Amino acid sequence: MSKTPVIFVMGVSGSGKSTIGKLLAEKLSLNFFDGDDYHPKENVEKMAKGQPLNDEDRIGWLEQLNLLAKENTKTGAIIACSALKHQYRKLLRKGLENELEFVFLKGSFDLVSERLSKRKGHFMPPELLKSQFEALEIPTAALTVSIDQTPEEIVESIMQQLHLN
Ligand SMILES: Nc1ncnc2c1ncn2[C@@H]1O[C@H](COP(=O)(O)OP(=O)(O)OP(=O)(O)O)[C@@H](O)[C@H]1O
Ligand SMILES: O=C(O)[C@H](O)[C@@H](O)[C@H](O)[C@H](O)CO
Repeated sequence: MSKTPVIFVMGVSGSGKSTIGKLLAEKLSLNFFDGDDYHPKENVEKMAKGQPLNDEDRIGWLEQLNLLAKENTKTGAIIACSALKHQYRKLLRKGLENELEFVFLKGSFDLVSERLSKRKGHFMPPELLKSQFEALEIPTAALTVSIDQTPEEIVESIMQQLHLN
């Protein structure tokens, strides 16, 4: 890879996008952006009420994250975003064909569920996890990393596989 790319860290709620994204950004001295901070208020309220987002709810949000990625191609950046479906990743990639990497945090329902049950102070209710797995279309073009490891091991594996260390 010729330069540091914009990396989308993707996966279901609770798969570790924020944890891994922040640590990866720290190691690479890049800015970290949490996609959750870009959801419109209506989306956050909907999820907090226990209702899953639909395609329509997510489109504007994904377009914003595509713009954010475009603004950061010169320096590189890490962006956490669920990016659950193929069509969402296509939208995130629009106009950025060779400048993006997707890293998929892969884990079982049981493992993510256990981690979410212990997480405090987050708007996303653990009951929505089933709908997250239902929406998830496993990416074929993403670097896939098992979350059944420590955050340090996961970040090390990502950096090695993307030749960033
Ligand atoms: N590799 C790991 N090992 C152990 N615990 C982890 C690991 N990764 C994340 N966690 C813990 O699991 C919980 C979920 O992680 P995190 O909040 O980073 O997920 P997320 O994908 O960003 O979730 P959301 O999309 O809902 O914001 C947190 O409590 C976090 O501390
Ligand atoms: O596409 C989605 O349904 C959302 O992005 C969710 O994944 C949440 O924002 C996030 O995971 C919050 O916990």
